[in-house]
This record gives sequence, structure tokens and C-alpha cells, in this order.
Amino acid sequence: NKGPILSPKWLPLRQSCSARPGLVTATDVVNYWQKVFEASGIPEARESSEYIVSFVLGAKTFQSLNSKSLYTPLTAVQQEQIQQLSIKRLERMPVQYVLGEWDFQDLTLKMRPPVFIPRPETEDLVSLVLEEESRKCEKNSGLCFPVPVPHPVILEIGCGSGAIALSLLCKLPQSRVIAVDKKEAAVDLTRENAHRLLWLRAGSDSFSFLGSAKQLLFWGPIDFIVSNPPYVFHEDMACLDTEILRYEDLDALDGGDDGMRVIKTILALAPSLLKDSGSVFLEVDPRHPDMVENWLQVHPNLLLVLRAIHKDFCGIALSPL
Ligand SMILES: C[S@@+](CC[C@H](N)C(=O)[O-])C[C@H]1O[C@@H](n2cnc3c(N)ncnc32)[C@H](O)[C@@H]1O
Repeated sequence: NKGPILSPKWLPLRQSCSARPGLVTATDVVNYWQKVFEASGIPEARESSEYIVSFVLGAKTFQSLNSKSLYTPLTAVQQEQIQQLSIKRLERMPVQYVLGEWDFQDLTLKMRPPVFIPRPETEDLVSLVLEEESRKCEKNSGLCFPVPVPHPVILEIGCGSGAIALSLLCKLPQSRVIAVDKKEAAVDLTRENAHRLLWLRAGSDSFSFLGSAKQLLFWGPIDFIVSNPPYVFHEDMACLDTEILRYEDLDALDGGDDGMRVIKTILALAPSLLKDSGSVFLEVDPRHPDMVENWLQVHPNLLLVLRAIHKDFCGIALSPL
């Protein structure tokens, strides 16, 4: 039900664009595909076109192309590549899947449907964990008799492409990071991204992948549990963008009736996994902090308290008593 790809509205334009391949520049092609995308109702038409053209020219952004790249005529091969990728975008494939890679913090990660595409706001979740770790280190160095702080053990539940876990490992190279996801496709992509970023080939044993939460119990005390779990309220799922509904794993987003299905699992699991000084960092819906607080009140045995809410980014931080 995706409809015709080659709509008559833009086919003549494409023909005129490819008729004189030697004379078409990157700027011409960006403008051309922007118009095609707009005519087909593709969201973020300009950005999509710019990303695709820059990618084929080996750049991250259109703005970073120098004037030579902008005005040198594209080869027929480059035009063909741009057309192939643009056709995928016309099918409403998210640009991250079209390009097959996307940046998260300082990392370029492989992206592949249906594994969840990391969102920019999740970068703040990583920053919150890093801030907490540096606070712990500062607190210790302020003691009269500082004791060596052991390197943190970090567990990410629901790693998707590995964006959070790999960013943390990159920023805290001495830490031990365990990444777990219930979907094999996600664990595989995290593993690929880790290999791609060379940590495993360098002989590091600081990254582990798990397909099942049961194995976590063998891991011993953990400093930080971090997760961007599925937290969309089930009734809101139908309102998601076509790009998401068509290509991303909906299980990665659907948090059940109250959006708390996986959040509750993580909170229930946390006390048995965390060190006494450990914390849980979760990205949640803006409605969730109150709901989490109420849920914790009826589960006092978990000994968890809601310690901070970072409303701007919909993140909450929880820590055990
Ligand atoms: C919103 S995505 C987040 C992916 C990644 N952490 C990110 O931020 O880009 C949620 C992820 O949690 C995984 N997931 C869902 N339920 C899970 C469960 N019960 N245990 C482990 N992973 C789960 C999904 O497969 C998906 O990869």
C-alpha cells in the first residue's frame, strides 16, 4: 500500500535532471529532490535531500561541502546513487535507514530497520550518567583520605543500535558496559557497531552483549542502570509518523496501556542488580515521573526513590535509598 514510487508529477523533472548529467551540480540536485519530496508530501524535504546528496559526496552535512564540491558537476554514478537513495526516502523510509548510518554524540553508528533509531534527546540521558559519575569522583577526591573509586559497571537495558552503551563506553573507557536487548536484531546491530568502533578488535573485554535479562543476575553489583525503554502509551502509537510506523520496530516504542510495561520491569529488577550507591536513569514520557513515584510508593520493598526529574528532556533519575 505504499503507492506508486514514480508519480507523474516528478518523473519529467527526473528526466530533465538526468538528461545532462555532466552539468548537474550538488546544489541543482538538492533543489531538484527537495521539490520532488515536497510534491510527494515527504516531511523535512530540504533536510532529506541535503543529507542524501552530502552522503553520496562523502560529507556529513550539505553545509560542510566546500564550493568545489557544491559546483563541480556530479558524475552519472553519483546521480544514480542519489536517485536510488531518494526513491527509498519517497517510500517514507527514515533518512537514517536510507543512509545506513547516523551520528549519536561523537559516534557514527550503523542503522538498519527495524532497530530503533536513536533520537537526539537521548544524548542528554548519556550526559546525565556522565555527570553523576563525575560527581561521584569529585565527592571522593574531596575526602581527607580519598579511596580509589572503582571503575563503574554500567548496564543498558534495551540497547537498540548500541547508541547509549557505546557512547558511555567511549566517554568512560575504563568502565565495564553490559548491553541487553530482547530483540536479536538489536543485539546484532549493537555488536556490529561495537566491532566497527574497534573496541572489541582492540582486545577490550569491557563490552558484553546479552539477549536475556535472566543472565544479568550473574553479573554482580552494578553502578548505573540506564535505559530508554519503550514508553509510548499504546493509545498514542497510531499517531506516530508514517516513517516510524512503517519501518521501526513498534515493540521498541510501545510501552503498553500506561507506557510503563518495561519501566516497571526495570524498576522491579533494579534493587537486585544495583550497588547500594547505584542509580537508574530512564528516559520517559512527561506523564511518567508522577506515575513512577506513585508506583514506587506502592512498592516500598524496592527501596527506590525518585531523586531527580530532568523535564526538558523527559528524563528521570532514580536512586536506591
Ligand atoms: C526505545 S528503544 C531504545 C534503543 C536505544 N537504547 C536508543 O536509545 O536508541 C527500546 C529498546 O528496548 C528493547 N526492549 C523492549 N522491551 C525489552 C525488554 N523487556 N528487555 C530488553 N529490551 C527490551 C527494544 O527491542 C528496543 O531496542
